[in-house]
Amino acid sequence: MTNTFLETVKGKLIISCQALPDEPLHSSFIMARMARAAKRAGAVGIRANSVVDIQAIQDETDLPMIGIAKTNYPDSPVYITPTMKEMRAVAATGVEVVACQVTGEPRPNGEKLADIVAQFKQEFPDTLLMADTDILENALIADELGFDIIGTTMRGYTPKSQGTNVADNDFEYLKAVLKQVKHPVVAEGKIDTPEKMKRCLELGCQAVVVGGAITRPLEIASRFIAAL
Ligand SMILES: CC(=O)N[C@H](C=O)[C@@H](O)[C@H](O)[C@H](O)COP(=O)(O)O
Repeated sequence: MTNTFLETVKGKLIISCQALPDEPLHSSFIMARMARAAKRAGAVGIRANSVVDIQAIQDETDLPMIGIAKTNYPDSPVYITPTMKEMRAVAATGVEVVACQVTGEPRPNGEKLADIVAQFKQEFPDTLLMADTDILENALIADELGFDIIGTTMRGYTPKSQGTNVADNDFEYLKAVLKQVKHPVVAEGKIDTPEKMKRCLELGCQAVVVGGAITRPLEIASRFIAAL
């Protein structure tokens, strides 16, 4: 089976439909309806968290997906699909891409990223791997390890990238990543306007993932309230 994800999403928008248990819209039903809206608007892919949400969205749309499983462990700050166990569970849903966090911090249970990548590629040769990175050093590590997609997802969310935003100085960071990695780059994280999305594509990203600015009403409403 050939995985056509990269060609399908090229130059286009992927919408992240996620709501954690403490968020107002936490519900697989609602996430599936978010995906329905995303598809109707013209999105070419969906990013989703948890096996149940992924399955509900698969029942609703035929769009290719980036799947993750956010899971907290007491011994590690890495939470996006952090161990082989979550990687397997997400891949088993049949998603086209499994994404996991690549931020340089120790993983739960002492698992090593290089081992996870090798194991995953052996078990799921048709599924693409996406790295959710925060700084250039980790983007380069992911690139070397053979991740198929380098994402900027964790930019601004880790101690080493705190206070930064992927859009700073006309996407200066994104430009550096694009220049230095071999694999396709997907811009993700705090891309909150159509103009920013277009700029990422102009700069050479394979695709853009937008989440909160489209699918998190609490976040959207709060921006309006903050302007009062
Ligand atoms: C840092 C982290 O945990 N990011 C998560 C990764 O899946 C999601 O909560 C984000 O919504 C997603 O990356 C899209 O980004 P934004 O919502 O900023 O457009």
